[in-house]
Amino acid sequence: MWLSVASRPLLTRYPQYREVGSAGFGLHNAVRMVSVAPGKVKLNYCRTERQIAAFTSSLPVSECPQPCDCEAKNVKIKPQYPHLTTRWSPKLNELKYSNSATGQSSNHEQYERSQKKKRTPFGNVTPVGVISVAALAYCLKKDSDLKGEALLEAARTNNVQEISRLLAAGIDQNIRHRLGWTALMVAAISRNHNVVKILLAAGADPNLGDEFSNVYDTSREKGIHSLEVMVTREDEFSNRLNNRASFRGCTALHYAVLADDLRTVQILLEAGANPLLANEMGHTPLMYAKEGEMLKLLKDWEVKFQEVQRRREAEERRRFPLERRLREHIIGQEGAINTVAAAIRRKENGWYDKEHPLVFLFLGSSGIGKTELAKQVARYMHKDAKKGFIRMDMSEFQDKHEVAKFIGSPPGYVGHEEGGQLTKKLKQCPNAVVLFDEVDKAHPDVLTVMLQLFDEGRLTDGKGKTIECKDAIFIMTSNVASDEIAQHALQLRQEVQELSRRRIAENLDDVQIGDKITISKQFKEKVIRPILKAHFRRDEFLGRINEIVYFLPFCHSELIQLVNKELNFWAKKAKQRHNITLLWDREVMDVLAGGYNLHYGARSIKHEVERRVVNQLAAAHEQELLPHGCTLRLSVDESDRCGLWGGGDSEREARSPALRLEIVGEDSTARKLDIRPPLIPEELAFSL
Ligand SMILES: Nc1ncnc2c1ncn2[C@@H]1O[C@H](COP(=O)(O)OP(=O)(O)OP(=O)(O)O)[C@@H](O)[C@H]1O
Repeated sequence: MWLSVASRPLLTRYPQYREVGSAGFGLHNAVRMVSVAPGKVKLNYCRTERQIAAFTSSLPVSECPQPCDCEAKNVKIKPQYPHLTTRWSPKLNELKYSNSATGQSSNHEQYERSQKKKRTPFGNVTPVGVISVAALAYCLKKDSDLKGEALLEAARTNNVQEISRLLAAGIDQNIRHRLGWTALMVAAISRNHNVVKILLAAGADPNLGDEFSNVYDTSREKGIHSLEVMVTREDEFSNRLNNRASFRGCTALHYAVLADDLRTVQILLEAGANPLLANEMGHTPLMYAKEGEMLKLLKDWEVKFQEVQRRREAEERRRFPLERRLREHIIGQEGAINTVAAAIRRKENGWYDKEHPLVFLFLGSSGIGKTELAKQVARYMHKDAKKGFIRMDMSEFQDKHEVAKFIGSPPGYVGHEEGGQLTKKLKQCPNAVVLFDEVDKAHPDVLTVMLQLFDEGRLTDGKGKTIECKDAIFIMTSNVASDEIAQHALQLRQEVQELSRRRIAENLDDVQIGDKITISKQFKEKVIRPILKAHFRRDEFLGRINEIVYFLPFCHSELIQLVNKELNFWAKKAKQRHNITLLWDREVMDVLAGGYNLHYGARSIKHEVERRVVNQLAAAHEQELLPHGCTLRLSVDESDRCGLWGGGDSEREARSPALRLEIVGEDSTARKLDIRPPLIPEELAFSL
């Protein structure tokens, strides 16, 4: 006699199995013990839905090879996990006997009774059509889930026929187990190279990474008891792996190497598996290979892949130059973008001094794109890897003793074990893009450490360990001389506009002078350098900077682009969150661009949009004036200059026309929304 242990929902799905007892198992569901009807079917120990489904589909009830008597008292437990049995087996038996002793009805009988009750003519008032559609959708989804589980199980058990059958039935070859792995990964760890071949031929992606990290993290993420996660991983993936190690990001190739299966490794590599892909721990498959043929094979393929990757990247750079990528995120700042992109191109193509890292100093006022450009460079160099961008706020290193915080304290000092903020991060990614924000605030001793870093391309931490970082890119930002730069840029712009006006007046052809201006060499040498020298007090520090990059205040057309970007951001939010379409007139952008403040840069535009547009939207929403799915138009109300929705806190505000929010009907007629302004404190007191 055999029995199955299944969770409660399964009993309702497979009513042919009769429950003979139940027990708390420590897993998230109460566990049911069910037996089959006498002489009908032989069941193995089943824990999951898939196991029952797979079993019942592979072994029809009528073909039971071992007819058996199904008395509860004859039930024997056949667990796969003896260490778990001690916890639940006594309880299970206890319940089994108490059930039979008291003559309690089984769950199956209760289920049957409840079903009969539901089938009474007047009991069910839900429309039949709705139920049928929902039931059909549920069944289709369940069916595909079950097939997915069956594919994973067939990959594990080397059931080639079943794999072919399921793939022919249209099941997704890249389907994932609910805990994160794919059939190809299961086949690879199980050394089933025939299954690997079939899956690859069917289009399985060899470069997908496992989403399973380790038992405890996965348990937390998925909200499943860690014991169940552990048992499932061992049962349905492999029981030869360390439970504590992290496997997130491991590809089928990682698993084939872990299983020490040379043949599968070869098949995967030939099918396009990338040996350079690292898992979450930063390990490539090569790092798990044993000495010998496998190691040699992987090394050869790594070299091949590096060459292909290098060629592909060079081609990509040609087709889509860095300047263009940066312009997608940065508005204006043409000079800065061109200078940075040119330096990076020199580096990428080997036209640079390999002994020194690349060092930039970004100068300009606040909110003008210095940090944003540094971020975009990091994104370009390191894709989206977080550790590829290190940001150090240098205002935290203003005192002499804070050098220790920067690179770590020497032995015997407090915090020696912790290490330094910079050294710790650089160790993780020695070729990172490092941003030293507000470098002018750093203590001179910190600057001395930075000089060593820029000069030698290496840094020694408090523990005496040296980190080589010649491939890193260092970007310092500073607001020093920002007023001078802004004034100079404004003056240049005025001159350009004046020239442009004159040419229009004189009717000359080339009136398209545009807004582009260039800071002169003379200004850099005569004005900026002396200010920097006075500030940093060291020629050698300035001498180690490859490029000083100037960020200029925005011109009108750039401000319009910034406003447009901001309004688009909110329009997207309005659509996503409330299904509201937000439109605006061109004049609205001019009015909002008027909120630009030289000292706050693009941040002042963000604030202006929030104060004058988003505040109105929020108030209208609160007052329930915005029907779901409506269309709103923002326009300028020249007749109203009171600036209710702008805060009215400045002269400019009082002069600036108000922005009106209208609701657009289906016939395209617009109706102004009557939004009540928030109560000011005096009104509040009066109303109370
Ligand atoms: N040129 C620009 N193009 C697009 N967005 C910009 C630009 N400049 C600034 N921003 C936006 O304004 C915000 C602040 O910009 P950023 O952090 O780059 O300023 P910053 O120049 O580094 O100023 P600070 O010296 O105050 O740090 C960011 O959200 C950024 O996206």
